[in-house]
Amino acid sequence: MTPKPNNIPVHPIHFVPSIKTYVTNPDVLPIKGMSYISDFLTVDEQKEIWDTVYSNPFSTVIHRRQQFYGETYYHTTPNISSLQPLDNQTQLDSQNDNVADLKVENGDMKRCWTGKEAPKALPLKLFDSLIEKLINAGFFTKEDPPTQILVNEYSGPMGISNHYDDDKAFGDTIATISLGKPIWLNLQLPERQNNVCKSILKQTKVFLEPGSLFVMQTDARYVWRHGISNAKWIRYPDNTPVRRDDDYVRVSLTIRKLLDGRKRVTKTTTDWLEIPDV
Ligand SMILES: O=C(O)CCC(=O)C(=O)O
Ligand SMILES: [Fe+2]
Repeated sequence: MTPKPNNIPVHPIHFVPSIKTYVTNPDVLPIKGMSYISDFLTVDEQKEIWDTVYSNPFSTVIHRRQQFYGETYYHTTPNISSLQPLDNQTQLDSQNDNVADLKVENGDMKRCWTGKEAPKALPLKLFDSLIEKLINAGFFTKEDPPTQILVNEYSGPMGISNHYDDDKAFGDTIATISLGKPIWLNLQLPERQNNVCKSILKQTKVFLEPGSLFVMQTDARYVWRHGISNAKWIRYPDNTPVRRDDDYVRVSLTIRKLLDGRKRVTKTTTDWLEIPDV
């Protein structure tokens, strides 16, 4: 066991009663278009979604394991054709090809597709009741429902760099369900609205608890960047230091509508390039 470092950041942590969560900098609130519902899912609903996720294979194309339900969109920053979606029907037809790595870890069945190949789409209908709940809560409409759920599995100190969800690829509403262990989500207002600007005008962290729903629309979607740190140690709101060991697993479901403007690559290449974890 690595000794606890004495430099784990101590943020003054504030409970914000109006959104029922903890943030490190309440002065930046409210952020237009940001919604947080701490108890969106019951414990039974969380368990049901968790079991659905772990009964399906994960893609291992990037460090963080992922699943794509419904329409697909991959990490298209590097133009690698092997990472681009096949048409959805082809994927659904072949979704059980090449499934391997059947492992049991911490009691969970973990199935992965082998190799660095395009992740296959899984059926979105597995999450019909979750989508209905989001529509009933007013975040999407029946006429304009989400078309994709991306599952990200963060185990140990994995994170995701601060970023904007691509505005050509995804609709106006980005909804995130959190399961498993809680995590701090970074929210940053950079001087320039791109993924690399280092000049940060305002920032806060928001504590995402299991069963919670976090939604980004308007400013929270297009003006503020979001991400998760890869720190090995974090502090819970009561200041307890917590080590993100391999069994510290958070699973998130990012629920969005894919737009026709999303990037696609048509040229065929068998080259494999290392993909940064974004
Ligand atoms: O895991 C999360 O809560 C955030 C995931 C995310 O930002 C994304 O997939 O674009
Ligand atoms: Fe995102």
